[in-house]
Amino acid sequence: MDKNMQQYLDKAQVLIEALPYIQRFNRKIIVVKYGGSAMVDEELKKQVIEDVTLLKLVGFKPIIVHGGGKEISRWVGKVGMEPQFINGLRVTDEETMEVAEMVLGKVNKSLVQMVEELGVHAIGISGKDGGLLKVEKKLSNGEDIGFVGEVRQVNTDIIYDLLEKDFLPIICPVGLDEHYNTYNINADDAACAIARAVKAEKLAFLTDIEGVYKDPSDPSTLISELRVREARKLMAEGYIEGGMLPKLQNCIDAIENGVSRVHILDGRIAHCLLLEIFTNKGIGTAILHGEESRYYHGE
Ligand SMILES: NC(=[NH2+])NCCC[C@H](N)C(=O)O
Repeated sequence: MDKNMQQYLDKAQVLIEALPYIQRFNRKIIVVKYGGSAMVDEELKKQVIEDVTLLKLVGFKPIIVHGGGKEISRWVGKVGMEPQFINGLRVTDEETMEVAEMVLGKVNKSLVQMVEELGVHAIGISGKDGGLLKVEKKLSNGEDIGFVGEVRQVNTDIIYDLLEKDFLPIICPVGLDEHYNTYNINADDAACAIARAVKAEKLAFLTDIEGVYKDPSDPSTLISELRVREARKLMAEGYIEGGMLPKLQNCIDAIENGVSRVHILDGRIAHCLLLEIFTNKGIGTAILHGEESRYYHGE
C-alpha cells in the first residue's frame, strides 16, 4: 500500500479505537485531579486543558480538582513569610492559609480562563461555595499542623447543578469546618472525596510518575492494570513507597466507594489523559475492583 495511504489509515485507526470509549463514557462523570509538573509547564498546562475540554465536547462530564502547584510556596516566600515545620511537616497557620487561598483562587480562575478560551463554559469554585466541602481538622501522625482539613461531607447538589447546565466545574480544595473556619485540603483527598460522592465513573490523577511500579527502582516494571486486591498486597509487602502510598490508598478508597476505575497517569506526558482514556492499553496504571477487565476490547 502507498505510504501516504497507510498513514491516513493509521490516523483513522486511532479514532476508531476511541469509539467504544466515547460510547461507554457518554454522560459519565470523570474527576481529574490536576497537579504536579503538568501545572507548572505552560505547554503541558495547555495540553491538559485541551484534553479535558475535548472530553467535555465528546460527551463526558469532566470535573477538574486542582492544587496550587509550586505557586503557594513561591508566594509564601514572595511575601516574606517563614514556613513553619513540625517534625518535618509544613504547618498551615492562619497567614499561610490566607496566602494559599489567594493563590488557589488565582490558579482556579486562570484554568477557567483557559477552558473558556477553548469555547467551553467553566465555573471555578472552592469547597466553600454552596457548602461543597465540609471539613474537620486533620492531624498528621497525631500532630496538629494547622488549618489542614479532612473532608467530612460533600454537598453534591452544586456539582450536579453545574453539570446539568453543561458547565465544566473547576474546584480548588479549600473548605470550611463546622465553625466556618477556612481549611486547606490535600488535592488528592478532595478529588477522591468528590469522586466518591458523585459516584464518578472515573477518577484520574495527573502525577509526576508514570504509574505504579512493581519494583520502584526498575521503570520497566510499570503495572498497567492493578486490581484492588493486588494493590493491597503490594502495599502490605512494602513495594509501594513514599507519596505513592497515600495515593494508592485514595485509589482503593474511591473504588470501594463506587468509582469504577481510577487512573494514575504521568502528567509530564503530553495528552496523557487522551492516551489513557481513548486507547485500549492506556499509558498509566488503571486500578479496578475485581477480576474483570471490563473496558478491554480485544488487544
Ligand atoms: N493503564 C491501562 N491499562 N489503561 C487502560 C485504559 C482502558 C480504557 N481506555 C479506559 O479508560 O478504561
